[in-house]
Amino acid sequence: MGKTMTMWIEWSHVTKIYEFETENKWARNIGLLDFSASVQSGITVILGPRGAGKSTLLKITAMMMLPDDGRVTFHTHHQTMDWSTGNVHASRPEQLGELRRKIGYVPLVPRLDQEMTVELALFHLAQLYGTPDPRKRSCEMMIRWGLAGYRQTPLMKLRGGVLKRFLLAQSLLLHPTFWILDEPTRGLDLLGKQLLREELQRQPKDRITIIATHDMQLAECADYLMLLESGACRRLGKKKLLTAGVSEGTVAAWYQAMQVFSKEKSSFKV
Ligand SMILES: Nc1ncnc2c1ncn2[C@@H]1O[C@H](COP(=O)(O)OP(=O)(O)OP(=O)(O)O)[C@@H](O)[C@H]1O
Repeated sequence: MGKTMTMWIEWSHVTKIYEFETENKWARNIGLLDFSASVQSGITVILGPRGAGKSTLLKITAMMMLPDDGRVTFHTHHQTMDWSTGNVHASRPEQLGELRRKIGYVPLVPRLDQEMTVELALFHLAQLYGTPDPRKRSCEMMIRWGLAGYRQTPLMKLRGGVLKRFLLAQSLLLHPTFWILDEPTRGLDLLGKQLLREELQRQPKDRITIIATHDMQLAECADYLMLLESGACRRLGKKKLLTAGVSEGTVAAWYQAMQVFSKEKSSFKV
């Protein structure tokens, strides 16, 4: 992508290999393999088959996981900050804390295990990250995401659409510069889908939003599309340009065309 942009995230040679024991042997799965790409302000939707590495990429970008190799660089108007194994050792902890506060993350989790209530959890998070007037902000988010009726519910009791709305609310508490969403519509109810759509439509001009999804309706909100396969970036570009090349002009049609192309490529023998 061009260098005229003022805010962007750049992944350089990011690699993550999962090693695990199975039947008394060590096995390895590729999470990401030498992944390099960059995205700028706007909404980037990441598509790819199951196991392509979407969640791994999002976890690393949300600073929930360190890459084995490579780095993620966050460029804002004023600063450039790196997330890499080397940087964890080299940085002052407050620098990484400052970067963490700029990131809102919606993980793909079936449930939470905390006993804290919805109201207290949102207030605590707002306070912990130094939000001005944490009481007001946490109440605003509770009302905005239709959680007022669940204010006294412990997080561990939240399920389905309500859990997802809580995760969305907490991810937006700090007005994130980088908003990272893993399958946000999976399990989300109608109210949540409507609120998510509204949030995406009025997102601040500078915000970098990255969404991994299999939901082709949601994918239509993209400014940019990324296709991830086997831990690497296969395609990245403006949605308008990529979908203009397929007859229906939709993301679903483009994705299908890319999959057919992939299958043909892998069956082609030299
Ligand atoms: N904790 C783990 N231990 C071992 N392997 C893992 C672990 N987490 C992910 N993997 C493997 O890493 C690869 C990438 O997984 P990842 O969850 O990032 O893919 P994904 O594109 O998000 O898949 P999906 O669309 O199914 O959510 C897969 O082969 C997966 O099985």
